[in-house]
Amino acid sequence: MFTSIRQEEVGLMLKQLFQNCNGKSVKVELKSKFAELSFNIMMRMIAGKRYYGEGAVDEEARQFRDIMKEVVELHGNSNLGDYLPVFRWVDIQGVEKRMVRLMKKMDKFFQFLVDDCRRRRSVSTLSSDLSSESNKEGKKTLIDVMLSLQDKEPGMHSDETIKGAIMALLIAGTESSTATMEWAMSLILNHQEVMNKALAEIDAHVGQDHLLDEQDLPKLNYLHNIINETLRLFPPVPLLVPHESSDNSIVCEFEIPRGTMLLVNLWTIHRDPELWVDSTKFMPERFQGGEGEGYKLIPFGVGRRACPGASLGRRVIALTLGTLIQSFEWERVGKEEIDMTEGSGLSMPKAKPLEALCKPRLAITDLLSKV
Ligand code: HEM
Repeated sequence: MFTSIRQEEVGLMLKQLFQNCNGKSVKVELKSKFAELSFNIMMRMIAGKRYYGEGAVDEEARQFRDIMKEVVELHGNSNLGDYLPVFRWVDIQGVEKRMVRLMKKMDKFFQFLVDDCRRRRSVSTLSSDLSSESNKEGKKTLIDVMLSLQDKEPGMHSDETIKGAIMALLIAGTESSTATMEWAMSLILNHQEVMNKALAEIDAHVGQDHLLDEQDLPKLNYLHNIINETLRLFPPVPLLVPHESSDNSIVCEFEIPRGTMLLVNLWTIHRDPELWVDSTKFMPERFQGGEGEGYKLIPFGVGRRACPGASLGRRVIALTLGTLIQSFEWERVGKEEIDMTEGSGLSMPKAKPLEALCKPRLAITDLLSKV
């Protein structure tokens, strides 16, 4: 249902890059491009709104951007009290106070989005234009759908639930995809042979007469292998989220009492030399031979609480990377390799935001100029 939104947003990012280049090779900072893309896609699906880039200049957009900037900053902070309970009662870093303040701002903003959608729906019902129970995108958004459910079962789908869903999607679904795209581009810039192979696959299966779209994705196995290999080496949720044992159990001879907080160190599993050949080497080809089978590669978790956004995330990442590789020639800014140091933060971001040189591919210039 939202394919056109994703493609439009990727198209707008290409257009901006193409215009910046003006036919030449120019330096771009990619982390913020990926972050803006992820937020725009998510907010258009949630509320039919776009808060970054061209046209997003009003007070509402500014407020959203300020709130999200603070969310990302706070995510990057560890709270001492989570690890050393002695600090819990003093909130020595003031993290909890900032979180409470931020939560209030976020709640007010999300309530505005819900009320705005509610008002639009009542106007469209009054004008008995039932088909326009959608926003100006002409599509029902997540909030539209949840408000329809609220009409049927108000107790089950309160405003609180809707705001919770908005927050979960924004927090779980943007940073993770942004980080994966940044790591993937960094890895292929350090491995030009991988970039060339991916480009050859795209030229062979997509061609040069249209920009890659979501329907092309199932044909691009090597591109998916690059994404799997990136998620193996740089999983954006390296410890999953904390789980709790619902009963006493024994795992690998360890007795785990009921109610224990359990963290799965998938970063270590993904780099375990007993499980992977040349475990720290970036080698997308390993997935051609089925090396990733079983429960060795679990970047989205497994079981009932595994990531419900896995296929959406994979789709956005593949569409973005594939189109960038198809449309531009990419190079490192200097001779030295891209620094792959991991920064701190919940989604294991790159310590230094990625910069690269980008130049429109001659064969695709015509297509790009029409975006
Ligand atoms: C590369 C992209 C992504 C990665 C690597 C990722 C990874 C994860 C992981 C590891 C978990 C925790 C699973 C567990 O503890 O067992 C999770 C949970 C979750 N993810 Fe994702 N995710 C990604 C994208 C997304 C997207 C795009 C969305 C939303 C549209 C999303 C929504 C969620 C939600 C709502 C949860 C909580 C599920 C629950 O607790 O039941 N994720 N994700």
